[in-house]
Amino acid sequence: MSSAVAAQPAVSRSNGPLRGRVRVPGDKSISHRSLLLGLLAVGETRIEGLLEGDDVLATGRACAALGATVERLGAGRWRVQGVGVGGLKSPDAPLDFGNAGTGSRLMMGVVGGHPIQATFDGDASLRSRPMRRILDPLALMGATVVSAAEGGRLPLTLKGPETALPLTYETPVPSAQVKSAVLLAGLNALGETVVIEREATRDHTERMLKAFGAEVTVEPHGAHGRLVRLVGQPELKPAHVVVPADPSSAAFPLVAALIAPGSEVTLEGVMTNPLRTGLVATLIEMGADIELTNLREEGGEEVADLVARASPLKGVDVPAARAPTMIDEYPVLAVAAAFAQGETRMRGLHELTVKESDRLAAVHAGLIACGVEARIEGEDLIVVGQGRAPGGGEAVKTHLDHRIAMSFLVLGFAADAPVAIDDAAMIATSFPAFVDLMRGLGADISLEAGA
Ligand SMILES: O=C(O)C1=C[C@@H](OP(=O)(O)O)[C@@H](O)[C@H](O)C1
Ligand SMILES: C=C(OP(=O)(O)O)C(=O)O
Repeated sequence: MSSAVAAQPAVSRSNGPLRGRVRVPGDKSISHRSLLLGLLAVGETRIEGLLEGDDVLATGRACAALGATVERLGAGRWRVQGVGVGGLKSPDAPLDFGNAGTGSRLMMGVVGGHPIQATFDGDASLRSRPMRRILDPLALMGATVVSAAEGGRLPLTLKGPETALPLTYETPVPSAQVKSAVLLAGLNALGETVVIEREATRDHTERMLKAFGAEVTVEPHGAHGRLVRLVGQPELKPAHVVVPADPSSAAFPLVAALIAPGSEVTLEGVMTNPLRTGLVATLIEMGADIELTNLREEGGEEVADLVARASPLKGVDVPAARAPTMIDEYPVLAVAAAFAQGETRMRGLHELTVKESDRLAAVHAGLIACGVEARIEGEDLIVVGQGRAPGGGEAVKTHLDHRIAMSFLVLGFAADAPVAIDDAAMIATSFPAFVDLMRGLGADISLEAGA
């Protein structure tokens, strides 16, 4: 298991308007997938704009342990010499995924489709997260769980079958990680693997598999769902991956600009894949002044420059069906909702309870600590916006969760009194440049001496 990183308390405070033009780092989902597909292609994959956060670096090390040569050529520029579908070896040591759900779960798909064995481990947060959602379909494809902690959790050892069976699988929860794990296992199955999802989730795996030469088709399914078919045992060809800026990271300076009076911030080249834009749609409904300019395509994804200006916001009702398109953005949406006038109800947040922390509980507790009225009703979070937030309470508990840490630092940029968080260290998992980038826009964040 990864050794615990020392906690890094931090404080943010209001410091006038935020202004400037920045590019947030590469998308985390696409970064993980570019390394994994690089491993599974035969030959040299080049990646530009890879997110060099701890989560993605752990995936890079795991790909190397399964036989790829993974090299850093410069800032965000990486080369992966892949061994091809069917060409993987069992790693010599446990794979340590740190805090990364995506890296560990997608790699379980890769291992579960190959005649190899690997042990997966991670930090206390990752050890607490459910893995049965991945292990169940992999078992149907022939994989065996050699050992696991209680409830099928990490640390666990997974053994893939001699020949993976193709599977038709309807995902029981809306999860791109489950869908992707089944498709990645299906790469080494004889025949066609089909994944059906009732609610469409981010489609980066499907798009990238096509770009690497796999035969993949996607059809609509039901009112909001999709059916994905993959033909097994392709020879994947290496690709040149250009990683667009991560909309889930852009969410933090975006909301900061909306709530800090007088701000105007431009975020360059942010991915606008419609399965990732639920937050922007919701903020616009709340009255946010967000302009999408310079719409273009980069690396097979739509991107735009987003211009966000401080705006009066109003409370809205966010339907549960929108959750898959903004699943990681609820913590920072809750912060925006605190500065709105009126109630914002975010519906159907059950999946938030199984992220790096129980985000439903952590966001609620953090808002209360900052003097914001909020309540949980069933699976809904209700924030009673007063157009301001007092701040100045006890340090917000972040529970090893990078998005809780960044969200409450953002709240502090516009609160009446400074906002303290107990630990900013996990921000390095997804957005290592966060503090510097926000300071560059004029934000006041201080890192305090550890406890
Ligand atoms: O596939 C991915 O890259 C991700 C899928 C989502 O998780 P779920 O599949 O659990 O919803 C999201 O929360 C995570 O940050 C990244
Ligand atoms: C849920 C997240 O990531 P993961 O599942 O990869 O840990 C996230 O980044 O918010």
